[in-house]
Amino acid sequence: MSAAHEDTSLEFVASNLDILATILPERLLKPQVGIVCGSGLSTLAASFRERVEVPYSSLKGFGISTVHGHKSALAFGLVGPGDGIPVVAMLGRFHAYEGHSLSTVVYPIRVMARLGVKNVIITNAAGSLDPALPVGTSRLIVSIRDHLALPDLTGFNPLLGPAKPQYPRFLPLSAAYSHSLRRTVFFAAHELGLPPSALGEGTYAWVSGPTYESPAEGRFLRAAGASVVGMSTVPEVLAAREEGIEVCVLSLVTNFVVIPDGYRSVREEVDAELSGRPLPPVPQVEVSHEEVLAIGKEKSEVMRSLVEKMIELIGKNA
Ligand SMILES: O=P(O)(O)O[C@@H]1C[C@H](O)[C@@H](CO)O1
Ligand SMILES: Nc1nc2[nH]cnc2c(=O)[nH]1
Repeated sequence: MSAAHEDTSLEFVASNLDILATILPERLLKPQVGIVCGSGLSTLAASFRERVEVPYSSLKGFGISTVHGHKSALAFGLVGPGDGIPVVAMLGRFHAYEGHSLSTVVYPIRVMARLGVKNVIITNAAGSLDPALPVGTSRLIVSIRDHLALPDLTGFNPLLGPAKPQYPRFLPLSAAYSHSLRRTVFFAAHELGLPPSALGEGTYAWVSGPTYESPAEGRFLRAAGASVVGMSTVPEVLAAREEGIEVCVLSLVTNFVVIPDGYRSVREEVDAELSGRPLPPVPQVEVSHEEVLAIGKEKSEVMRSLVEKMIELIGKNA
């Protein structure tokens, strides 16, 4: 896997704008809000009005998403009351673990920027590193306030490469996650009547995948301050910030990575058994992508109503 030293795809952006202009009606051509649909979350675009789907294969510079639960198309449409707000959603994203270069991973964000997107809502499915963020019960969605990206810190950063005059060379990340949009998430949840326990705040750890974390890796990320872990999102956040787009990230917590009391010495276990006082079994977790997709499907309605309400509030505040 190579980092994004050569970003040749940018030259295609202009032709994509021409292609889209021939497909889309005028009112859909200038989306204000972009959405990235995480694993199992393509239904976020299900209720767009006047929806037009454009397959990635009919555009230039796009890859094809190979992960189950990710389509490969942009969906354009209108959301919210009245005339509605024009939006665009990525139905399917690219992950570095699929073999895509990081410049391909972030390319759709760059296209969104050229279309005029000012705010992006990036969603993902993530594992919980925090026993206080229970899975499948109450606090299912985490509004991301910060990230921990070991790949970025160790030479696998999507912004590596020659300086480009249109972008800052040294992008600050101290306020990468828009304070204003983070407030909007909680106002939206309040307007929808979601219980306070349905929405948390936390730090997203980006790992390359495709393996899920070993218990020690989960504990390491937790000890380093992350609340959830996933295999996407951060490259898109960096590109969006470089493009001057305001960013909101919502993680759907689909599974546990770190389980309380998950570790026990086998020696202790055998000794207890030999002394006739066997210990109770230790709970085990083994995550699977099927489980991730199933939770995504089950909970996508909550995520969809939250995203739609946010778009409505963004429109009101514009
Ligand atoms: O695209 P996202 O980040 O939602 O997908 C997550 C991370 C992996 O791609 C996959 C693992 O189940 O789900
Ligand atoms: N890295 C990682 N990504 C995920 N996406 C959904 N669940 C997980 C997880 O447990 N770990």
